[in-house]
Amino acid sequence: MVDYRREGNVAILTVNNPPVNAISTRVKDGIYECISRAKNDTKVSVIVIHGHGKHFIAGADIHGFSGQRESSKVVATLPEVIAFMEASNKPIVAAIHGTALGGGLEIAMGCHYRIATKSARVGQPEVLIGILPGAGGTQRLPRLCGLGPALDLISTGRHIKAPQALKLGIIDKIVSDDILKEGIAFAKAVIDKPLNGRRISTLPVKDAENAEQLISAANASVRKRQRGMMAPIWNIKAVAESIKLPFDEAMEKEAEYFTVLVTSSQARALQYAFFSERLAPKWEVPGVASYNTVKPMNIKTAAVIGAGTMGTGIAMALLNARIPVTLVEQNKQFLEKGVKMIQDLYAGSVRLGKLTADQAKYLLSNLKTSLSYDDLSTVDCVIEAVYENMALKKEIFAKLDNACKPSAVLCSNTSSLDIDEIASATKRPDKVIGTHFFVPAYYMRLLENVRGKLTSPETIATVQSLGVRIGKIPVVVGNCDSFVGNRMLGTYTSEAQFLLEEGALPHEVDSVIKDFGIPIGAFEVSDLSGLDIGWRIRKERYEKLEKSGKKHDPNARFINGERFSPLGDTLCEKGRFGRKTGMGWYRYEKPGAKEPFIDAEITTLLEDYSKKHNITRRKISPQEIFERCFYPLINEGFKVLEDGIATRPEDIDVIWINGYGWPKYTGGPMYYANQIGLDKIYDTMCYYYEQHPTSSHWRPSALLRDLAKQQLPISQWGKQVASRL
Ligand SMILES: CC/C=C\C=C\CC(=O)SCCNC(=O)CCNC(=O)[C@H](O)C(C)(C)COP(=O)(O)OP(=O)(O)OC[C@H]1O[C@@H](n2cnc3c(N)ncnc32)[C@H](O)[C@@H]1OP(=O)(O)O
Repeated sequence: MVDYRREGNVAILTVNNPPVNAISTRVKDGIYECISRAKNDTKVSVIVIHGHGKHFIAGADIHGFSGQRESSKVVATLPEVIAFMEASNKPIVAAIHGTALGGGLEIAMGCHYRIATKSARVGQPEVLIGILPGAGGTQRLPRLCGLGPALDLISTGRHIKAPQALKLGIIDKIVSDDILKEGIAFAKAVIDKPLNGRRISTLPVKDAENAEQLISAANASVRKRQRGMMAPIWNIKAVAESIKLPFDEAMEKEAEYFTVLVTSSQARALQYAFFSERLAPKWEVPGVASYNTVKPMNIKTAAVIGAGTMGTGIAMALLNARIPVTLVEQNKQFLEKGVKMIQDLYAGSVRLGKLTADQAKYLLSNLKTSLSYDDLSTVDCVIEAVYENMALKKEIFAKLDNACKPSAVLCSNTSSLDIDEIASATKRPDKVIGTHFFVPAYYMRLLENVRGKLTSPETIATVQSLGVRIGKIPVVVGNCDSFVGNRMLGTYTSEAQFLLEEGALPHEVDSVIKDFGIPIGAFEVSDLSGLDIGWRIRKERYEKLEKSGKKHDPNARFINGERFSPLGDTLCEKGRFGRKTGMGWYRYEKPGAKEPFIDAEITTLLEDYSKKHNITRRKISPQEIFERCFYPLINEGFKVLEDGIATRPEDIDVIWINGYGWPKYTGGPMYYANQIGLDKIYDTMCYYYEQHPTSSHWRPSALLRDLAKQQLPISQWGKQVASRL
């Protein structure tokens, strides 16, 4: 795990624990033993520590925090090992490449010098997995780079690149990519230099005079940006101890706060989410194929059909990954508008310093435009992103099938439509797949890849690997109405409206949702995306019903025996489309304004509506609002597993965290359900099903019922799921 060798008077310690040199107990022990050996070896004058493979050290082994720790051969803890390194009278140089994160940066700060390659990144990302730097990071970093930058890095968990780390004083020098050679050369040059001033624990904290202001600004930022998360608050509290207490006493506080966090349910949930996000690309269709049995096609060029918000966002996601894109529209004006949108967004990134002008120019140079499918004969992959209309999508896929080479993969960015029906318009249904992006597509990390009945494993592998390449978290799901995310969302939006019929007001429902940690309420989001979108889809459905001889009554509260709320339609008929018209479920100062206000007109409308339908309005408790919004959503997740639409609960959680703003610190709806207790969820579902028998989303899932009896950890649900498929 840690190799020791000597070159002249330089001892070289190589940490070798693939894939990221995480600090397992054996790595920690290995470092301690090798440092002891070097200290005792009279031929050694200086020590270099570096990492084998792609990283220096990416932090403690996260598996170890949930109790799967190996026993230790040496008594010293990681903070003690680092103190032992710092106390060494022989200089130690950390030679950093790849990343030095978490415990990795803490080890580097226990060294007397740090050098790094230009592309190396450093950071204290512990907060993102619900803990804090527990090996002196909260105390050494403010001494090294100042209180302000330390508070920022530790409370946000962000990584910074070597040039910025150099400016902040976290590293001493940027060197060439031959990191070991550079490390040895640097070490030889510092052999005789005194170590006074190089032991970070002995230094004063920089910017201590501004402590009060810096700490309250950090707390304010956390309250705004990381609402509901306990780790950022405790991280700031730990850093603040560096101002109040001597190093050793502050280290005791760090250890105390570390214990609070590492044993918290938020930390466990965040660590579950960390591994679930890394599991998602490793797709598996049970009994068919999986990521390690099929090779993806190499996508060298792509095309996007449709230059609206979605199409341009997808084009940018591809361009950002250096994939040349042809953007196709049927109308020159629309095409020009789309290109302008892309140019403006890149210009914005240049203004914000996220891209240089040259980088933006290069990315744009890979964008071609066309008004004809004839220009698509050589592309490897096409992503169609026109509006949701089956007839239109089928027409486009038939044309693409004729225009594209036989090996090209044809993707539809649909959020709900039947992939098999779209594929039926082509002679290559094996190469057709849904790629459901989320708005804005260049930013949102989720990609729901929807496999049809005939989609080939190679096509699945190809879009999964493309997803990773363009920086997304790709999740494979099956084909059904609205797939996984939107199917579960449907139960939540329906129930939110039923609550309005029975006595709640939009802001009361939204505040329960936001208090749980979802950043935006159900009615706020509906106003943001526009009520008219759902209305258009519903009107198509009413027309279809009418064609089949069933007259649609605009006041009907049931469709085919299923409870339905016509409230959304009523608002649209009044021109209340949401933010864009200055009124929806809320009122806005003017069309396009962002801040919602409670609208007395809506309160009256709801009261009149309830009276008209003989519903006695009542005060609905936050607890009932919570259960009615979230329990059917969770139950639908179990039905999704039962139907084989998702193959793993982790995938559902990844979808909700990354596509719908579900608070990551609760692990996602499936993990959260397990925390509440599946038996409790099941009993509550049964209770409400009795009260609301005309809402089938209250019918408890059979999988939920069976798992509720067994109380298994989520990692062991797989067998139950598989036995139903
Ligand atoms: C008393 C207590 C003392 C000290 C406490 C210290 C606290 C810590 O140090 S906590 C850990 C802090 N570090 C991190 O949070 C880093 C997490 N990792 C990453 O950010 C990334 O993995 C990366 C290092 C930037 C590399 O990214 P990428 O190249 O995209 O690869 P991934 O797919 O993310 O990861 C590859 C592979 O490695 C596994 N892995 C990564 N980091 C860890 C880790 N710290 N512990 C265990 N495993 C880790 C990851 O799960 C992947 O595994 P697969 O099996 O291949 O999916």
